[in-house]
Amino acid sequence: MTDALRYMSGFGGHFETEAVEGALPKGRNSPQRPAYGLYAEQLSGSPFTVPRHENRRSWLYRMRPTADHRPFTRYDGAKLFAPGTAKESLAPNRLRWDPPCDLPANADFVDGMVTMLANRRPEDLEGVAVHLYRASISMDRRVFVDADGELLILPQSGMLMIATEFGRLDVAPGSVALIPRGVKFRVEVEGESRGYVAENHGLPLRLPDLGPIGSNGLANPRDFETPVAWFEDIDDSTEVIQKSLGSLWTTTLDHSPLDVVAWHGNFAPYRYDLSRFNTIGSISFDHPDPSIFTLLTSPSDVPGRANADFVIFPPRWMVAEDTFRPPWFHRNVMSEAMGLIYGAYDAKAEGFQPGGLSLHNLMSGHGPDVESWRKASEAELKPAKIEGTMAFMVETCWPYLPTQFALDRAQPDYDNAWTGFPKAKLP
Ligand SMILES: O=C(O)Cc1cc(O)ccc1O
Ligand SMILES: [Fe+2]
Repeated sequence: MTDALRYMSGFGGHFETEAVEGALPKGRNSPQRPAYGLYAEQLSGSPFTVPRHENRRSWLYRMRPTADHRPFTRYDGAKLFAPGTAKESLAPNRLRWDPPCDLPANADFVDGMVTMLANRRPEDLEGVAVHLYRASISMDRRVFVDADGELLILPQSGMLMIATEFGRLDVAPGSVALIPRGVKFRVEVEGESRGYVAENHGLPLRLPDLGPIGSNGLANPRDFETPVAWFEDIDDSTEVIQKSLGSLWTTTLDHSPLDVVAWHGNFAPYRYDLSRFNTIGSISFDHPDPSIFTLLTSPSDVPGRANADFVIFPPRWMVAEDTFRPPWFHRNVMSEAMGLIYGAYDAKAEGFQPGGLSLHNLMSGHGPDVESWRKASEAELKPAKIEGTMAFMVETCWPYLPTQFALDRAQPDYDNAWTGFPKAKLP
């Protein structure tokens, strides 16, 4: 697809990179005349005045300023992308989906996006949406930009090459990519590709605090990879599709906006290989809260209550003694959307497939299905390795609402996962 792409290592670092020698100004951001007639442009990912550790911005040196564009008009395609959630009141049922067999065919990444779950409104600057995509063709002479939030892209099948204003990332199933709010990008595929996208309207995802875990563990900063500067010099019409305030808009430029020759700053795309996650769990007894598996978190205004936690369930050893080892039965004030990239999830013996989705909204009783419960209750508790699996959860304090597309396709019999438990026998 492309030559080996180059990356810089670290999470939230202050990077600098130039694709043409001398393009990046030294010692200042906005010289009177940037080199080669480039335009200096600041992209702010946080308000100017937030504390330093929350401050995110990058300076881009580009061939034309972003400001040079004609008015946007409504985009007619991608009818299933951000259509609004279902109108009817949502019953407090657990919901689960097989991978939908009717995701858009012959579509690119934008037209192949299908929103399943959402909460809040993008203009609240809080909340998260969960989309599925099916991309069969590469985006051709068009780019996408999301003003409503950052996009965490999780390929489930098919490799993606994502060309962004900051550089190019290749992302295979088992890795994830993060495109910050407001960054333009194009997705290229090599045949049919499917996956998930979590769109975060709130504070940018960051690494969780580690508390008593200490200074290493879970996702380590050095394993995040940000692309080096790359640009294309194309004087040909390029469509820009922008998601803004929950709707899709289009305008056409007479050039490619992926024309950033150099940049510096700490607001940039990155990718992360999920196999690098240093999974930590119980080495004594009991199954810890799943927060131990948090890879990235977007805080809300309430300390400890996430706007969105991105949590993964990777291969791991289970050694806890006198313990029911799979996820326990529970009811949660947070709302849990789960997907599966490959393998099987230890709480669900069947019905939760790679590419599928489940929703356990606030206070809904869930946990192991009957078969998983029986197996785990009867298992001999020798050390056992859960292998060949990668499930994930987007857990949020804002209850999710499904779209009509999602409601119409929910498994009709999901409740059966929990029927047939034998009643406890009292002495
Ligand atoms: O519901 C789920 O499967 C997710 C989950 C996993 C776990 O290990 C503990 C709690 C929890 O909600
Ligand atoms: Fe749960």
